[in-house]
Amino acid sequence: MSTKELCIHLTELHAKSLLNDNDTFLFDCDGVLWNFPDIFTGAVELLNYLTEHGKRLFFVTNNSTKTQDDYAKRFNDIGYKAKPEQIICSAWLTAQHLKSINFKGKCYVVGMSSMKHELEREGFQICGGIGPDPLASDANAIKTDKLELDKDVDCVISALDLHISYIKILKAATYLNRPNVLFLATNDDASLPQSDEIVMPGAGSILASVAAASCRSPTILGKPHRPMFDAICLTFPDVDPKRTVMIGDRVETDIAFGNRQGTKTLLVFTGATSEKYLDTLKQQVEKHTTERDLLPNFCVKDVGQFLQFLKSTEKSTS
Ligand SMILES: O=C(O)[C@H](O)[C@H](O)COP(=O)(O)O
Ligand SMILES: [Mg+2]
Repeated sequence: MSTKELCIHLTELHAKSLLNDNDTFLFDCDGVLWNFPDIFTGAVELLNYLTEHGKRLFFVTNNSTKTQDDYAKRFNDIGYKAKPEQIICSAWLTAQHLKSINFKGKCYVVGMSSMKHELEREGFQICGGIGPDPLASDANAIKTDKLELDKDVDCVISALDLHISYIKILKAATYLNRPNVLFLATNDDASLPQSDEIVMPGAGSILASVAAASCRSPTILGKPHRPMFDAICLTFPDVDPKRTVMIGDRVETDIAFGNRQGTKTLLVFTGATSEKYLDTLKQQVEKHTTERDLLPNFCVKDVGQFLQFLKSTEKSTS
């Protein structure tokens, strides 16, 4: 497919064919539906519109700071009746992955309490790394046996951790110094899509510290990697990638994820990817200096404009 057939600015006609030719819509969350805590205009209405038109919706989020139930509650609070099985969040996915490999050990998790909740809900043992480390402000801790390292740790999991500290990176890297210890990461997003003034380091920033210190590379479970799609197909085996649309804001995760699974892809400009950056990427693909799977089939200003196109085609055909 030539780049001329990619990054097409969505029109009413394209919106109509996306609606008529597809049964399943996969939505990324941060940067597509909201920039926490602000919900984008038209986001909830779009979810209800697609549901009312018989479409199946799933929410595939790399965000590891909330549980499946947290997301289901949030969706219900904002006016969309989501069921937990529609929510494929990276904390829940990590627990499913450990189940799928029949993991039996103990985990040191660098992350938020949502990780502890989802892992313990499936019966996995956690030994620290959640919340502020009591030794974080003790400069002498690293020279003493205060570290209380657990000899039974078999897995280190790196997630988004707003309480990250030198001591946590030290503990994670020390555990990973044991060759048999499994190294997992929820995702490697560089940042959280936020307003221009500030840059909020994402899970990828935390992961980079742990990976550098340990000289180890993790298995990354979130987008653009396949496990999220596998998790959907496990419960809904009739989901057909050819009749599925992935809607995202970050080309390196969401769009690459959709392209690799063979879905159609729609990029919105309310999150991590600007129109200017997309144009640069397109030129790089034409010069074969970057991967084609970063380019979306379609792009649109925001989910509100996608909804507007869908509704206007309804008027023109009624
Ligand atoms: O981990 C991160 O950096 C953030 O959670 C990031 O925002 C991913 O969330 P998503 O866009 O996949 O909902
Ligand atoms: Mg996003």
